[in-house]
Amino acid sequence: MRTVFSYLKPYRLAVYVALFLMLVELAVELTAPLILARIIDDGVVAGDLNVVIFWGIILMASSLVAFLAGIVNSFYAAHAGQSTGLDLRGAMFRRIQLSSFAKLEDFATSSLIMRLTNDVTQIQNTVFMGLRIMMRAPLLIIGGVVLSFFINARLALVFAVVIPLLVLTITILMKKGALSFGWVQRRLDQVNHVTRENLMAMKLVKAFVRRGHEAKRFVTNNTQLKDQTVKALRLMEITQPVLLLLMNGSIVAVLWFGSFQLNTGNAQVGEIVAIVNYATRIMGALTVLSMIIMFLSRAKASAERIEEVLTTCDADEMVTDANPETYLRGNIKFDHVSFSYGKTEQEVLRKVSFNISSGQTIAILGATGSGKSSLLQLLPRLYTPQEGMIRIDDVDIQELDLKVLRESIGYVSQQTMLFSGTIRENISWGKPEANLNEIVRAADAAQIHETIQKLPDGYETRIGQRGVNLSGGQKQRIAIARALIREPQILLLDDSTSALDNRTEAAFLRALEQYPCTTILITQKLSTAASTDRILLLEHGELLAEGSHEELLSNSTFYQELYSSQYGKEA
Ligand SMILES: Nc1ncnc2c1ncn2[C@@H]1O[C@H](COP(=O)(O)OP(=O)(O)OP(=O)(O)O)[C@@H](O)[C@H]1O
Repeated sequence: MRTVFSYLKPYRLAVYVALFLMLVELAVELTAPLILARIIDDGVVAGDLNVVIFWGIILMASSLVAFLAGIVNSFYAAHAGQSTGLDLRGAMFRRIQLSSFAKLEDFATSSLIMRLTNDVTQIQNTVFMGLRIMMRAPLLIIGGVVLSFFINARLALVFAVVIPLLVLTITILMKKGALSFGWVQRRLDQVNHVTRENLMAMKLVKAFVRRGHEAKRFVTNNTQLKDQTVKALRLMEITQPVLLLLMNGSIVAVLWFGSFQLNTGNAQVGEIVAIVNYATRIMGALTVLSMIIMFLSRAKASAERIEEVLTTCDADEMVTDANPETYLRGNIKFDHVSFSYGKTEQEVLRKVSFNISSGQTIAILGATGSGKSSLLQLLPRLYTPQEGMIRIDDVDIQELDLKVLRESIGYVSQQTMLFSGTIRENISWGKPEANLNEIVRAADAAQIHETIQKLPDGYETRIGQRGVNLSGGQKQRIAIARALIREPQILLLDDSTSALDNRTEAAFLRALEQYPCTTILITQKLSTAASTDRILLLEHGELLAEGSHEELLSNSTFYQELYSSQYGKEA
């Protein structure tokens, strides 16, 4: 909880003001029974109307002050709560953005979304409640007990028995509650996860007629969420009756002992009324406290989940102050590079070594799962190899400024990802300051300019969520244009031409010649690979062979088999 609540620090002033106003409210609440005792004993019983009027006015005035303090307290409490939430969400978002993939993969996307939204809301509410009523309840209980002793110590002894019992009950419930609500949040993650998957795979679910199966999966998770929430709430629901029972018992005890004390002259009517009044207020505070326990239990579970993100995600991608004009030339050298996704995972790349000179175009060929995408992702340092070294322009990429490294790279991932917005915005996402000419040039090279022009709104056509209103090939080409507009020194194409027909692909590869960059393209098509300077053959994470199309055709049986599988034996 400590890390999360340290985010309250910048709002210290609002916190102090809110706490001060809360204390004002508390003071009025605590002194009211004292005033009441005075009105009864010195005014009503003694028959002095002046005392009744004087203390009556004081009671009214202090109530008004408490009322105003309450309103202003709400403003400050809301400000502190909402601002802490804003900062927490911001901090988590930045952490997630800066974190390495290796760490980020510890969390499901849906869980991260829940932590950024739902969990932060729990903290926001807790801060608000804390400043508004949470602190008031225990202080009211303590103050009520102390003042009761001050009024009549013998009668107040009843509280000395009841209060420790209450504290014990509350502590036990709070511990169990935090555990239970932690599970509620996890179940909520699960429901979110299934919903997200279903929404994303809606077409697939319909086409495979798997609606029933998916509905069942959803219902199972949804029911688990309900059951867990009911279980957690049930724990909380028994709190209130237990607390009420204890407090009502203590009121009866005060009245019972009070009647004896009254007869022996050791207590006055006003004192008994005041202590019963305190008992009632303490009971009210306890009801609030039971609600607070629920909030705190939830907040504790949420704070732990938020802290997990803030501490697990390593902010390894620090923005440095290297000269933004520093660009790389694009000579790439892999030197005995081995890589696996985790300590326990199998090696995906094994002692891979090769050189690429600046300006060359290289194709990587290999069966699915042979490690092609993994190899590509090592270059922009999306992952770090465990062994060996990758050099660009003879510098270990681990020592290169990350911003410089990534700004020199144009990366087109295997799964095309477009953002909601217009086509123009999507292309210029690669270079925000690009003008329309640059956008058109990139789109033209990516063989998508003509298609865009035929659209009614041209470059201003809005792309639906994840590009739903575009074909697979169109999306791929926009993604390519987005990478080309950066005029990168290194262009990485991860099977990015798979949805293009041969003619368009050939035109694209020709257009690429205008860009003097080192290009590494992953492809399944031999025709594409054959048009590059050199081909790397990857199998089970090892570099099997490398050379030009002709060289491999005469030297590599693996390549010959690939060739005959694509062009027929007789070829
Ligand atoms: N994020 C990941 N975490 C753990 N293992 C992974 C991850 N991504 C890929 N792998 C594993 O690494 C191996 C190589 O995957 P990679 O995506 O690099 O292959 P690929 O040659 O690009 O395959 P494809 O042609 O099908 O895209 C596979 O066995 C895969 O299961």
